[in-house]
Amino acid sequence: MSIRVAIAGPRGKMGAEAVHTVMKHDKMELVAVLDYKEVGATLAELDMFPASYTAPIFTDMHELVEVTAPDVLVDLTNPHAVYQHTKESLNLSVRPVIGTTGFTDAQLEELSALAKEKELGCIIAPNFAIGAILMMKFAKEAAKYLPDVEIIEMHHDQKLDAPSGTAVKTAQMIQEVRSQKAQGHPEEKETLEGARGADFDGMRIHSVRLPGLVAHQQVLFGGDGQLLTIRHDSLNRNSFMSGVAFCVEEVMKMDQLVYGLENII
Ligand SMILES: NC(=O)c1ccc[n+]([C@@H]2O[C@H](COP(=O)([O-])OP(=O)(O)OC[C@H]3O[C@@H](n4cnc5c(N)ncnc54)[C@H](O)[C@@H]3O)[C@@H](O)[C@H]2O)c1
Ligand SMILES: O=C(O)C1=N[C@H](C(=O)O)CCC1
Repeated sequence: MSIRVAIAGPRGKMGAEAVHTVMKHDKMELVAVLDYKEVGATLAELDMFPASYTAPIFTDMHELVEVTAPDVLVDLTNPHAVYQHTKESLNLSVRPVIGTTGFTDAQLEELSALAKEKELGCIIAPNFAIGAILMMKFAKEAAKYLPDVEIIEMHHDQKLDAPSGTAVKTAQMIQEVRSQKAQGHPEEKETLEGARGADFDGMRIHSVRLPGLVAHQQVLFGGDGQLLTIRHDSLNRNSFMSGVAFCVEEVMKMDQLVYGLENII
């Protein structure tokens, strides 16, 4: 039986790719999409999709669920909308697969408790690309031996959140194994605010935003007379799509929230 999928943010860069991915998948059916404004009755009315894409467009999640009964909601919207979408989806017994970044720790905790209470699978994946997951796992391993680390994440200039969800997740994974330390000179002073980047438990995170970039990250480790750089580049958004499809299938087998694909691959 096919998995009934709804996608929030279908006109976005990621959402549009996800629409094509689900439409091409032989075990999935795109039953609806969620937009935030009236843009037509079905995807076929939008210039960007072919006439065969007949999934209806809703602006209200309750109505979407009532009319089309999806199993999974894939959210690729923005940091302002995603928390509410995830909560509503769980409350309506639809399993969320969330690619949107920008959650606070408190929001993640609350959603985790809600998923547990509802006994529903929920995946929050700051990065769907397998190479990025490996980069984070390798960085966690390296940090056991080289605790001086700085993260440089580089994204396109339309990105709303900084640092990226991937950079935060990388820092959290490193934090699990790294003995706490403040890096750099104890008396260092910024003569221009922000010059040393964001401070995550003593680690520094630097965010670059430029047109032409997609999603890139370097994790730099310094040691005596040596430097280790672990780097990942997403060159297009297709790099994320096998991860999206994997999550839609996996979330159907789960009964709790998982934050990060490294926990299920
Ligand atoms: N997890 C990953 O691997 C991964 C990869 C790329 C991007 N992202 C994240 O996915 C999100 C989307 O990225 P993008 O580059 O596609 O952005 P985008 O700006 O191109 O698309 C976002 C879309 O969401 C729509 N939207 C905004 N508010 C909405 C709402 N309330 N309801 C429904 N739709 C709404 C917008 O109209 C837009 O079409 C971002 O948070 C980004 O960080 C995650
Ligand atoms: O394009 C974006 O925005 C991306 N966001 C994610 C993040 O914040 O880590 C993943 C990579 C692309």
